Amino acid sequence: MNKIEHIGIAVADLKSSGSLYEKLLNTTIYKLEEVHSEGVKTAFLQTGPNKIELLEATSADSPIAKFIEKKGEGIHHIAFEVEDILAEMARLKNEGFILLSDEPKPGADNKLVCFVHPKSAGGVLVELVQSV
Ligand SMILES: CC[C@H](C(=O)O)C(=O)SCCNC(=O)CCNC(=O)[C@H](O)C(C)(C)COP(=O)(O)OP(=O)(O)OC[C@H]1O[C@@H](n2cnc3c(N)ncnc32)[C@H](O)[C@@H]1OP(=O)(O)O
Ligand SMILES: [Co+2]
Repeated sequence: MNKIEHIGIAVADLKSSGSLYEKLLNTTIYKLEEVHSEGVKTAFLQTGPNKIELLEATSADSPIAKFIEKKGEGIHHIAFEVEDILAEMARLKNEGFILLSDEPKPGADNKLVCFVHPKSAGGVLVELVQSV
């Protein structure tokens, strides 16, 4: 795990939350992207070396919709940058962590991603991110 690649924040409305975070961080959204496979549309903001990913659900069965229904808006996951996602997945599996997919899957912002179940990561949804 090299560094925190982004913090994922679940929001009910990308447009209004996007404006809020632009004001808060004194920066502008640099990318809007829908990830159909995840049932999300995302907005990315960069502040210094840090990346914020705002996520709005695009369907009722989206993980984001379920999260907001249960916990309201807020921090959803922490994404860590990895050099070799397959090696990192094998290492974590070997260490007893629960991975939410057997293979990496396409993420937003030109990444390959995989998630670790929060139940095995101290209550935090962790995302592994490798640049494509
Ligand atoms: C890939 C595009 C983009 C990118 O960066 O490139 C993204 O980041 S997409 C982000 C959205 N996609 C995902 O989150 C995929 C991984 N998530 C999942 O597979 C599910 O959300 C899962 C398995 C974490 C939970 O789904 P489930 O159907 O089991 O929902 P429950 O509400 O029943 O949750 C079970 C249990 O886990 C707790 N939980 C759920 N979400 C989170 C979370 N984000 N952080 C911490 N804990 C979470 C939930 O509270 C339940 O615990 P319990 O004690 O039973 O209440
Ligand atoms: Co993410």
